[in-house]
Amino acid sequence: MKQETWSRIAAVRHQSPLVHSITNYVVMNNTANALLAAGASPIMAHAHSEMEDMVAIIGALVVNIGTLDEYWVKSMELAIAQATALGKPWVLDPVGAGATPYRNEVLNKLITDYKPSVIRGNASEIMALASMQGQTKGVDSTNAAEEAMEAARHLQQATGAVVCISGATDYIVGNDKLVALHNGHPLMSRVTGMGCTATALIGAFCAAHPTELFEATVAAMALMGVAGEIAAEQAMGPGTMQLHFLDALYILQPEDFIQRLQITQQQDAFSV
Ligand SMILES: Nc1ncnc2c1ncn2[C@@H]1O[C@H](COP(=O)(O)OP(=O)(O)O)[C@@H](O)[C@H]1O
Ligand SMILES: Cc1ncsc1CCOP(=O)(O)O
Ligand SMILES: [Mg+2]
Repeated sequence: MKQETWSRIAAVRHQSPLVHSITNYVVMNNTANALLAAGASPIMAHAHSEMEDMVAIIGALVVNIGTLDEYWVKSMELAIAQATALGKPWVLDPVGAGATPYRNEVLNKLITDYKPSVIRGNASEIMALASMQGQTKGVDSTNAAEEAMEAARHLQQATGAVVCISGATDYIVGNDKLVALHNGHPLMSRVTGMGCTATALIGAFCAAHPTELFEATVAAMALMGVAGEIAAEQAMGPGTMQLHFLDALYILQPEDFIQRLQITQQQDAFSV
């Protein structure tokens, strides 16, 4: 399992897949640099006139609603429609789900009209998305991790997407599959765009493994966690954390990765 996960990281380095992100202003630079450091190739574009042509040449599409507006939402729909028509994976980052009615309306439409291949969000975003898809049970519980797990299960079933809840432990939920990753460091949440970076890397891994989206998502999140942990050992605070994180993505070797990776899996997501 650990060796197989490393082989997916090596495949991204080897293939250097082109990842198209329609993402927010805050994280464009972080995520483009992280994709490059992991061996992938980033492109960011949102002009309506080039969406179809752009999606025709990419390996995967990442849609991040962080700083959405009406023009960009149309860009997202054009790009997603083309990705769907061409059978290319697209990954959704529902930044701020639940924060405003507009955000919720857009997310609900994207999820309902165009099924994402993978959804990655933090616990509260996954819970907000699940409630939009008809889940009403459990959303007010004080146990965030458990609640988000129920929500992720619901969301996975409602959409067919692989669902990743990120946090101190990352959970990846597929159809009857569940993996938990226990790497990472609290300092990661002190750097903006770490979640968006995780989603961008999932895009790269899905591009390199388009028929194994669950495993691709696990590998991307495993890389995030291990690189985050290594970076935190070197960092003095959030500023140097950002720099060391990029370096860790770039220099990571299989021995260190396999030694550090903390992964647990259950075949049946419904037994947790
Ligand atoms: N307390 C923590 N301990 C370990 N890793 C963390 C912690 N908080 C966040 N991470 C990691 O940081 C990355 C971003 O996750 P998260 O903070 O949940 O996303 P977002 O920025 O979208 O809220 C993930 O790779 C996650 O594993
Ligand atoms: C602060 C902020 N505001 C709109 S998008 C964004 C970045 C969010 O990035 P992440 O969820 O990865 O921390
Ligand atoms: Mg986020």
